[in-house]
Amino acid sequence: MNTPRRVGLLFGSFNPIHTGHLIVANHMATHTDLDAVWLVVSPQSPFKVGEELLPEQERLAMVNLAITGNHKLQASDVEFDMPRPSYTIDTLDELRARHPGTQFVLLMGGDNLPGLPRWKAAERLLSEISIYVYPRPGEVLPSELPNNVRIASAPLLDISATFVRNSVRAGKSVRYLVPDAVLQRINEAGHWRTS
Ligand SMILES: Nc1ncnc2c1ncn2[C@@H]1O[C@H](COP(=O)(O)OP(=O)(O)OP(=O)(O)O)[C@@H](O)[C@H]1O
Ligand SMILES: O=C(O)c1ccc[n+]([C@@H]2O[C@H](COP(=O)([O-])O)[C@@H](O)[C@H]2O)c1
Repeated sequence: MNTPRRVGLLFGSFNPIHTGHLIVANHMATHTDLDAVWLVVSPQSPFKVGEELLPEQERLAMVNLAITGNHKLQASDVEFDMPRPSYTIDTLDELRARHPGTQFVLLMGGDNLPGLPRWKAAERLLSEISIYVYPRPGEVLPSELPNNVRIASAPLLDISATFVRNSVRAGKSVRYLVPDAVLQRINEAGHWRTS
């Protein structure tokens, strides 16, 4: 019998995708037991309701530009046709139904871990899926963790989509904080430009 494929799911708003996301996704795809990583674009994170977001199709387009050429990374729009806000447990159920031969692992940055008990059906989520966490600057991770939660040992990346958006608004360069193709798209579309 074939070993089931193991796929890591990095859920996010990706508003926009940045180099931090790419390093996290690539690290998980190459330094762990995962075969691939899917970047799942959430139309609406439950904890970011009311925050300014580019249309999800545009965020997805930028994810696809960013991952071009990396065969281990793939973008997913599975949440686009699902109710909002985007609850991870519901998406996981949907993905499991669509891909019965695949084992999914939840990926996240360390900033998401403290809020996890407040996620929808958090207990079921924690009991059903392994979680690989990429540490993030400014987050002190709990010393006691459930045994299905693993912390990656990897370089800290002080990059956020908030910093990218604010820099563009302020007329500052975001070169290297986002891949060149994403930079070009931001410039051509005039995203976050105020004048
Ligand atoms: N620099 C980073 N280091 C580790 N994890 C990260 C980093 N940036 C994003 N992530 C993780 O990627 C996932 C998606 O993040 P998200 O799209 O919300 O980006 P963000 O940079 O945190 O956005 P924003 O600044 O708009 O809040 C989350 O699990 C988040 O923790
Ligand atoms: O399922 C939940 O209750 C839940 C609560 C908060 C966040 N999430 C998901 O986690 C991802 C990252 O969230 P955020 O708020 O850091 O952008 C995003 O895809 C959200 O849909 C999911």
